[in-house]
Amino acid sequence: MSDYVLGIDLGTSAVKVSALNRNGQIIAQESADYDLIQPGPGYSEQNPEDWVSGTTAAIVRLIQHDHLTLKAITGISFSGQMHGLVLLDENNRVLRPAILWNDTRTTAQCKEIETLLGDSFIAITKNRPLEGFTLPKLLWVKENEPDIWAKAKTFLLPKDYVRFRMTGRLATDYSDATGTVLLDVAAGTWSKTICEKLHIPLSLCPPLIRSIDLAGNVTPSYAAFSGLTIGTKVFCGAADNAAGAIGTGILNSNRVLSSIGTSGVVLKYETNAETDYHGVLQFEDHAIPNKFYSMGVTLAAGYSLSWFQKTFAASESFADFITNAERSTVGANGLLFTPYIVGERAPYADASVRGSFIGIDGTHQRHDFVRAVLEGIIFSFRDIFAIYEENGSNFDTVVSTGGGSKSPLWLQIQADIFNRKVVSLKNEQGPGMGAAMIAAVGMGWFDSLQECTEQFIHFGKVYVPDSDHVKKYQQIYEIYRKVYARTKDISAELLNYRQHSL
Ligand SMILES: Nc1ncnc2c1ncn2[C@@H]1O[C@H](COP(=O)(O)OP(=O)(O)O)[C@@H](O)[C@H]1O
Ligand SMILES: O=C(CO)[C@@H](O)[C@H](O)COP(=O)(O)O
Repeated sequence: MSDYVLGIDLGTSAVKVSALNRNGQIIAQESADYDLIQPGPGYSEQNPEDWVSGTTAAIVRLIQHDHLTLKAITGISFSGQMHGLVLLDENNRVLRPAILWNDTRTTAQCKEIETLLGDSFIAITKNRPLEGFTLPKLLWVKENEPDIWAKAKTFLLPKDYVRFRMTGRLATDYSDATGTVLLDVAAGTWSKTICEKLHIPLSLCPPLIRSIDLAGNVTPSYAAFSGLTIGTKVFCGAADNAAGAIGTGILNSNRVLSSIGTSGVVLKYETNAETDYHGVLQFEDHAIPNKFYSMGVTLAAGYSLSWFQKTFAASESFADFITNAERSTVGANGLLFTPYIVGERAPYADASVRGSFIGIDGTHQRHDFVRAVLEGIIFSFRDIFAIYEENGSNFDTVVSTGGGSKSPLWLQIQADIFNRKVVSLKNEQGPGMGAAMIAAVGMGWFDSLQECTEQFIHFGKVYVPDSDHVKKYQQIYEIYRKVYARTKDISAELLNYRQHSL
């Protein structure tokens, strides 16, 4: 009997569970969707119970539909959407819906942190306090929901809650811990200085373990709930972007990762802990001990496209809807889109900016709008490339992952806008693959994640830049770059109107 590991990718739109054998072949995959709760502009929450039931439903389907043998599922690990705040009481019960990475309600708390800690904050955490991160969310609950705050005993990140429900053990790993901006990165411990200055009990922070460490076995109660056996080992796992970097083989500096999930990410492997992007890019602990990565995040990448499809083409399949864009031209017949529809994180840390279509003409058709959305998202990634270039980095290959990499048209647009070759994976599930690789190394199938890469990662088609398209996109990108500065005040005024006058 061959044995399998499960890689659980707890995304924002869905949880995807992949079963892999020792050769790195994907034997079966199942997923379950869940909703975002958006009670107002800037708010984004999810119910942690939905993550647990979605994950369990996908596992049950692997057992019942895909006929995986129970005893053959030997190890499990996770890739989890980052930064989300899950607050637990003294009985480890969830106190309120999780506040997610794309929730931007915490501008006042970020200012407070900057005022109290100044430059020392970046020195400790390697990041600026931005709305999406966990620490400002803790402060928001403390200031706005004192009754809930009084009951809070522990916080967890999203994947940690699902793992807690499987194993009964509270913990997080270093890659998710840096994303809280409460970790003293150099010391590898929760920062006493930050906790003391902000009056956050250090005891709220969960125990830290490494991504490949064993968190525990499946408990008898979760075994009864899911059908798994108590022999299955559960390993800690990593932040989705760390897991995505592992699952796409970003283990040196001449490749970058381009991920189009709900968010968009351009990510680079960093070997030097002293690298400093002054908080414009995020700097995070990797799932590989003592290694790091930097990244720039577009808050609404795949989300911009999904929003457009749901709003204007709900009856069409996603694949048909995207194929429509082929009827437009490079540059969408002169129509530009900026994807700031929930605010932005990089390169513009601005919770009040909103998206725009610029240059709408009476001749434009729906396919031009779809193409403009696809292109605008990639222009926002191009902004991150510009920061890396300004810092002296160069790369010849971009590895593309996430739901957006299912579209050949979008992969070609990436190659043409980045002016670099773009490589797809045989399976678009980079973070899920990374999670499975963590479980495989945890199980001792390989000595290191690097060694596992050789066996598990299989690249697919390579998309090469078309020189004519590259020239056109360079021209349009120069126009795109001007849109933020010229629209930010107008969109902030409109947001203010929505928040206070409607
Ligand atoms: N067939 C497709 N072609 C291109 N993009 C797609 C397709 N299906 C879904 N997407 C995009 O993928 C995004 C979801 O990607 P995924 O990596 O699953 O996200 P998450 O990890 O945040 O749940 C959607 O927002 C959508 O824009
Ligand atoms: O906020 C970030 C990274 O800092 C996001 O990348 C989240 O980690 C969510 O990822 P997806 O659901 O889009 O994969």
